[in-house]
Amino acid sequence: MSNLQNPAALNSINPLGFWDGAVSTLSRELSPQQFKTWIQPLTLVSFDESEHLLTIGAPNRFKLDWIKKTFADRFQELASQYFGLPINVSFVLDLDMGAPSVATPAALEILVAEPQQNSVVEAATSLDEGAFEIEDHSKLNPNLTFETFVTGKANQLARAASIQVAHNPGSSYNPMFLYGGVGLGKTHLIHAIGNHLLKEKPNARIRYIHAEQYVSDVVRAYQQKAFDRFKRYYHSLDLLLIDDIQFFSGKSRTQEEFFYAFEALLSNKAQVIITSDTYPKEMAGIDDRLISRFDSGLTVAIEPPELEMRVAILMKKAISEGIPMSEDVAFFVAKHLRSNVRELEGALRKILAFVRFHGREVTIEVARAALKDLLSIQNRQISVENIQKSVADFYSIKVADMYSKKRPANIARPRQIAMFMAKELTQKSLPEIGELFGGRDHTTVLHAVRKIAEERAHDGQLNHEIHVIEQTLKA
Ligand SMILES: Nc1ncnc2c1ncn2[C@@H]1O[C@H](COP(=O)(O)OP(=O)(O)OP(=O)(O)O)[C@@H](O)[C@H]1O
Repeated sequence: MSNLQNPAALNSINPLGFWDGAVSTLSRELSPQQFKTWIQPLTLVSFDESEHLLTIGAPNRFKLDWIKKTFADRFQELASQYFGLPINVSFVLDLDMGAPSVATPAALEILVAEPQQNSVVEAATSLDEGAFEIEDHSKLNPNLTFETFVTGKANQLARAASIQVAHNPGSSYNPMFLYGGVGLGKTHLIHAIGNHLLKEKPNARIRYIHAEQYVSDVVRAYQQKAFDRFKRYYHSLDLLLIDDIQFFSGKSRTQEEFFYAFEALLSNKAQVIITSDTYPKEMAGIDDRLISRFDSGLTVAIEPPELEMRVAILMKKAISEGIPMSEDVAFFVAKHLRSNVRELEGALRKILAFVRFHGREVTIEVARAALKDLLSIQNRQISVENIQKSVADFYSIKVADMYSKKRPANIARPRQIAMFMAKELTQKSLPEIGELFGGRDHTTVLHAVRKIAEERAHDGQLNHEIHVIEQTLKA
């Protein structure tokens, strides 16, 4: 439809249309985990029609490097296809979101000035050991601090533990294992710890690394027979922050290397902080001895944000973008988007892009229009039947048990959870839900909804399970 043959026609194209199309194409091409990790956090920063240049923003340096390396060609292809002309795609660090006043230009300068060092081993082979000095290569994003982290019930424990570790690295909780669903602030918190320590001790040797990057470093070290350097570097850190360790699943050589690094660091009283999408014992494809190490310090969950916190996050981030959002608009968005902070940020970006492109004020109508696709996807996907199926899968029971009269606890409880989720996530009334659960009375549904809501408020494990099920519903 937009196969344009001349540059003038480019003007008639809305780059947001390209962006939505590209994102949805990639969501089909990649696994849900890859999509969430790499593509969802990206933003369309600008489109320069005269230069045929599309600029895409990544939220941190690691993601920026990885996207450039892995997805640049694909974006170029999609853009050229969409616009019908060769389009150049460039990638920048998008430091605007979430942390306005902190050194955006400086950070961009560092980015431009810094040679491309996609991995430690690459750096080790091309530069002398001095190149691993902490300030340049900690890979910390200076914007992710405790100050820019909005606190609420869902993350207060995780935040308190992180502050404690930031003040006493290596001595209080070691390792610290932070787990929770995607986009809930794990990466943010561990950067905050690193940034705090860096401020207190500018010479501390700190390194943030995404697990996927660590895996490719191991591969490279293996290929280049550079394990000595690799070990010397990792074993001598003061603080190692390793993100999304579930990516180690099934990678036994990486796990072995990490095991040695872990042991060396702990015996040096260096702090290790790990994040994952699930708690240690639930991790698949990870060696038992690593799992028991992960669980030997402090394991703390980060929960999905509650409504008020989602509102606070939206309002804070909107102000930092220079386009304040009223409380009623923030409530409207927060009520519809419940799963995680990254999703909220994505929604906010869409609203702000819409407002800028169309020169409108931020109103509920504008938010509804800007989020049209997002909202319809949510509404389409979440039906009581989907909930029953996802809950049954999660607890390994039969879908038929959702409507059966059986009452053993291993069936009754998932059924109550499914009823609770049906009330939370759909527009159905209590009698309608009762009907869909094998003709149960509405008071039975009400009882289940109240019971699970109450338990969820103080049972972190249950809250986590519900969140995981919600994620599968939206995947
Ligand atoms: N409480 C919060 N206050 C402010 N910003 C937040 C908060 N929680 C998350 N964010 C922001 O939401 C985005 C997603 O958070 P983050 O990358 O830390 O998620 P994550 O839990 O590491 O997810 P993943 O498992 O996908 O890596 C980031 O831009 C982060 O700054």
